[in-house]
Amino acid sequence: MNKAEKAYLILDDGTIFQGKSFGSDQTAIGEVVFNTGMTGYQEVLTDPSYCGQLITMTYPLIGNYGVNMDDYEAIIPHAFGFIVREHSDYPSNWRSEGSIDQWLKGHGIPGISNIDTRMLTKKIREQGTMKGMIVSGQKSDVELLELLEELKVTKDLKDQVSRVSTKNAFHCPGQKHRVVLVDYGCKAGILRELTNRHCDVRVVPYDTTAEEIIKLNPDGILLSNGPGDPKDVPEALAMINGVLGKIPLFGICLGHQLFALACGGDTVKMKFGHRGANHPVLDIEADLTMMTSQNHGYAVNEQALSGTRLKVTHTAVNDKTVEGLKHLDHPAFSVQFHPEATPGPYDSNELFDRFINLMDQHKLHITEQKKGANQYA
Ligand SMILES: NC(=O)CC[C@H](N)C(=O)O
Repeated sequence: MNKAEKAYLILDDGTIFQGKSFGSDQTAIGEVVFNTGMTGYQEVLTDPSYCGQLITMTYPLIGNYGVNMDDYEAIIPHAFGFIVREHSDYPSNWRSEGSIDQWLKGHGIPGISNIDTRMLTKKIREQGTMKGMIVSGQKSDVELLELLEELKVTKDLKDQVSRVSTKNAFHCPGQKHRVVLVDYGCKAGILRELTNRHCDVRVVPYDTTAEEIIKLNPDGILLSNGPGDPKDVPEALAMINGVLGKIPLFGICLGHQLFALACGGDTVKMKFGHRGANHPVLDIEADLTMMTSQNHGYAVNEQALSGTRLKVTHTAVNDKTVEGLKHLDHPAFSVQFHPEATPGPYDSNELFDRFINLMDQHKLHITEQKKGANQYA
């Protein structure tokens, strides 16, 4: 390993890993999280929910099928850094259009390889997610200690949603249901599921108000996924309360957490979160377990739901955390996992059809609803 290729991963508990630099040689600080998916690294790196994070893949060989023009969840990668055991410089796949190294270089995102990702993952599982820094180039012990000090005093990011949300509203025309998609850091997969169902989609910035949304006269509102702590997006709560009961709502991941907060619930930070493509979830009503794609570090606190009109519809099989909610009085539901998959299994894809049905049902029964009949409980 020559000097220029050296890189370090510094954790704020004082652990220093030595590895090899790939991608950009810029320094990055972020929350170190692990993802257990065996494939899907391009979707993971471009998912805006990872903004502010340094992602460790537990699968040991990354990059072997390259990167392509189709598997983007956003135009650019939003993760702050990438940590792997080994990366492949010679991708081999008919869809490949370049190597992960070149691609990360092009986007200014640092990677570090030759890391004992098993040890790192165990550490995160035991101690919880922690702040880390990827820095490249040969460093002396004194320099490394200085960097550790710098890392320790670096404040956590709070503005991830405003960084990744669209600045201007845009329109994807369609013939059927009119949907407003509130972009907290929306994955392309969600937009694709709506347009595949011929929805007419207006994508709006995260701070769009209820009045502005109601003016667009949508049949339904989808609250997207997004990065960071849901409590950092207070703008969303007034908007959700302003449309709840008037327009059917579907929340995904951050959208689910914001829906819970707006309805009087609470969220908590998890020790190390759920990130991967094979998280089993129980659909309580159907008594059915499905495999889901997940990426979250916060969860809805089940105890805090007792005073609300929210009902838990889904739970995580592994740790029993809340994975889905529905409102008992209004046409609104949400899930913590990703029915759009990308990457991951499509077991829960029918939730988009459920949203379409909810919009149809709301249109048909709007008169009865005005009379007071409760059809959503
Ligand atoms: N994918 C998401 O929307 C993640 C939601 C939130 N940022 C969390 O980590 O829990």
